[in-house]
Amino acid sequence: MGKFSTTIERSTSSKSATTPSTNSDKTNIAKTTSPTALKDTTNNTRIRKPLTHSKGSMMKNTTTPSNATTMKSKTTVRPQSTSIRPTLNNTTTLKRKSSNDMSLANRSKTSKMSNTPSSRPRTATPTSTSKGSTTTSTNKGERQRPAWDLRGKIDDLSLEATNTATETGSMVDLTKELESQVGTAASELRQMKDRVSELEARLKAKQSQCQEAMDRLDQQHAQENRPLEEFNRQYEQKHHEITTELQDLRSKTATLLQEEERERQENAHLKIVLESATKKLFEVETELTDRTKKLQDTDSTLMEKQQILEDLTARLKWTKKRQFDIDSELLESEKSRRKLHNTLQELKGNIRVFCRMRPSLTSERTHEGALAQVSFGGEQENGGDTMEFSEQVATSMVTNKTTTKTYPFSFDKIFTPQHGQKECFEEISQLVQSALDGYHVCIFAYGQTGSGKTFTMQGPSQGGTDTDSMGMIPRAVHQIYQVAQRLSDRGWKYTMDGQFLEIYNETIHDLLGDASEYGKKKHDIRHEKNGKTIVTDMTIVQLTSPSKVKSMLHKANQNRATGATLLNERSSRSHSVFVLQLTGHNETTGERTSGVLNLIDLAGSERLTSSGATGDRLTETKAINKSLSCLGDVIQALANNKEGSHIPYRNSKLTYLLQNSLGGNCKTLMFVNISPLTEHFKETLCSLRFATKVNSCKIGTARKIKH
Ligand SMILES: Nc1ncnc2c1ncn2[C@@H]1O[C@H](COP(=O)(O)OP(=O)(O)OP(=O)(O)O)[C@@H](O)[C@H]1O
Repeated sequence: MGKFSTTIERSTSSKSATTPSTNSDKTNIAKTTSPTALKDTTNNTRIRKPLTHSKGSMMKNTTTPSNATTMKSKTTVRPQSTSIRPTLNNTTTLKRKSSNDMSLANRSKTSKMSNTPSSRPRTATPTSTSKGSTTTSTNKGERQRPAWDLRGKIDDLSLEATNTATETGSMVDLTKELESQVGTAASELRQMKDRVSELEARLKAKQSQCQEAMDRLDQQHAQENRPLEEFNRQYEQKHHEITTELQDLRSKTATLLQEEERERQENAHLKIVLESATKKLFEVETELTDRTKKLQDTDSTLMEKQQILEDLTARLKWTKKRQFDIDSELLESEKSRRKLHNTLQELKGNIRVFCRMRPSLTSERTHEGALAQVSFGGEQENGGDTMEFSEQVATSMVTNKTTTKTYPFSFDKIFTPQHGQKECFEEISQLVQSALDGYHVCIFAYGQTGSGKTFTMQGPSQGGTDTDSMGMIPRAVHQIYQVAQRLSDRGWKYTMDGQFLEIYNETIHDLLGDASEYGKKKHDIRHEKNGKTIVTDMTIVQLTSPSKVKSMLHKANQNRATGATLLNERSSRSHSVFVLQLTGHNETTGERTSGVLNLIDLAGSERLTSSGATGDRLTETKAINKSLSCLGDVIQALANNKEGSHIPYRNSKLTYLLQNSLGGNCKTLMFVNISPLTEHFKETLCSLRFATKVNSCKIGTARKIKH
C-alpha cells in the first residue's frame, strides 16, 4: 500500500478510538498521582486531534468493515500507550498540529494533482479508478488521461470537488466532537486537580504526623541511648587509658629489654676487663713482691750509705774547719808576706820594673836563629827575677872565632812569653788596690814598636772578647769595681772617672771626645795644690760598670785611627795615657780618699840612628825620644832623692802630666816590653838597659795623698 492508504488507516483508528479512549484515560488519571501525567494525557489528547483530519477519516466510508475492525482494535491500544509518553509542551503540540495540517494540505494537493486531467488514461470508474489511478499516477507513473480528454479531466475535477466537500463536512463534525471532548477533559482535569490538592493536603498531614512520630522516636531513642552513650564514652575513655597504659608498658618493656641487652653486653665486657685486670693484678702483685724485696735490699744499702754519709759529713766538717784554719793562717801569711814585700819595695824604692817578653808570632818564626837566645832564671833572694840574653861574638876577624857574650838582667818581675795577662795583672793588682786606698799609681809600658805594650795595657788590638786576653786597663777597672762593691758593705762609696788622652808631637788630644773635634782642641795641663792634675776640655767618662770600659777603649781606638795615616801608625808614634780618678768616701767614718791610676802606653822607643827616619817621621821620633829621655831624667832626678833638688817635669808634656804621679808620693811600675826576635835584639838591649836604670832608682816611701 502507498502513503496515502497509511494515512487513511491512522485517521480511522484515531476517530474510532476517541470514545473508548476517554474511559481508559480516566482510569489512567485516577491511577496517576502526578499532575504532569495528567498534562501529558491532555496533550496526547490534543495530539490526536490532527489525526482526525487525515484523509483516511474522509475515506472511512469507503473502507471495508474488516479493515475498520482491524483499525479499531489497533487504535484502542494507543491512548494507553500515549498516556505514559513523556510530557510535551504546548508549543510542541501546536507545532505538530501545524505540521499535520501542512501534511494534510500537501496530501490534499497531491491528491488534487493526481486527479488532474493529465491522468486521463485512468479508468472511467471515478471511485475505483480515481483511487487506483491517483495512487498509481502519483507514485508509479501510471497511465494518464490524454491531453485531448478534457471531458475526462473535468469529470475528475468535479469528483474531486465532491470529495473535498464531503471531507470538509466530516471535518466540521469532527471538530465539534473534539471540542466537546476538550470540554469534558477540562472538567475532568479540574476534578483531578481538586483531588490532587486534597491528596496533597492529606499527604502533608500524614507527613507532619510522620515527622512528629519521627521526632518522638528520636527523643525516645536519645533518652534510651544516653546511658548507653555514657557507658560508651566511659568505655572509650577506659579503653584509651588502657591502650595508653599498654603502650607505656610496651615501651617500658622494650626499654627494659634494651637495658637488659646492654647490661648483658656490659657484663660480658666487664667480665673480659675483670679477667684482664685480675691478670694484671697478679702481675703487679708479683712485681710488687719483687720490688718490695728490692726496696728492702735498697733500704739496707741506704742505711749503710747513710752511715757512710754521716761519717763523710763529719769528716767534711772537720776538713772545712781545718780549711778555714789553714785559710786564716794563709791570709795571715799573705799579709805578712805583703808586709815584708812592701817593706822590701819601700827599701828598694817605690819604682818597680817588670819585664815582659812577648811570644813570637807564627809569621816571625821563619828560620833558625830568628829568635834571640834568652834564658830565664828563678826568683832572687830579694824577690826579683833574672834573665840572660846571649849572643855569639867574633873574637878575631882573622880566625873567625866567636865567643858567647851574655847579658844578664834582673827586674822585680820577669814575664816570659808563656805568661798570660792574668799572671801579669796579679802582680800589679796590689798597685791598683793602692790607688783605691788613695795612692797615686803610675804604670808605664815601655818598649820598641811591636814589643807588646798595647797588648799588655789594653789587650789584643782586634778587641778580642775572651776574658783571658783582657789587658791591664780593663782588668784594673774590673778589680776596682769589685773592690768598691765589696767595700760598700763597710760604708765606702767610690766614683770612677776615666779620661783617655794622647800625646803626639808634644800635643795633647782627647781620645774620648767627638771624632770631628779630634786634634782641633787645645788642652792644657794644670796641677792643683791638693795634688790633683787637671787637663782642660777633656771628656770624662763615669765608669759605673765594667762594661763601660770596653766601649771607652773602643772609642779611644777609633779616634786614634782618625789621626793615623798610611805612613804613620799613630799608636806607635804617640803616648796614650788612661787616667782613672778614684774618689772614695766612707759615710760611717767620714774618711775620704782620692787615688789616681795612670796607665800609660808609651810610644815606640826606637833609636833615632837605627830607625833611619827622615822628615815628619824624624820629627816624631825626635819628639818621642825627647819625651822618653825626659822621663828617664825625671826618674833619675827622683832617684837622686836630694831634698829640694830640681825635677825636670816641665821638659816634656808627658813628664809634666805625670808630675803628681811620679815621685815620693806615688807608686810607679814600669813594664819593659821586649821582642823575642834576634833582629830586634839591639833595641831589646837598649830597652832593658833603660829599664835597669829605672829599676836602680830608689824614689823613697810612698805616702797617701791627704785631702
Ligand atoms: N803577650 C802577648 N801574647 C800574644 N801576642 C802578643 C803579646 N804581646 C804582643 N803581642 C802581639 O804582638 C803584636 C804587637 O803588639 P803591640 O801592638 O801590643 O805592640 P806595641 O808595642 O804596642 O806596638 P806599638 O808601639 O806600635 O803600639 C800584636 O799583634 C800583638 O797582638
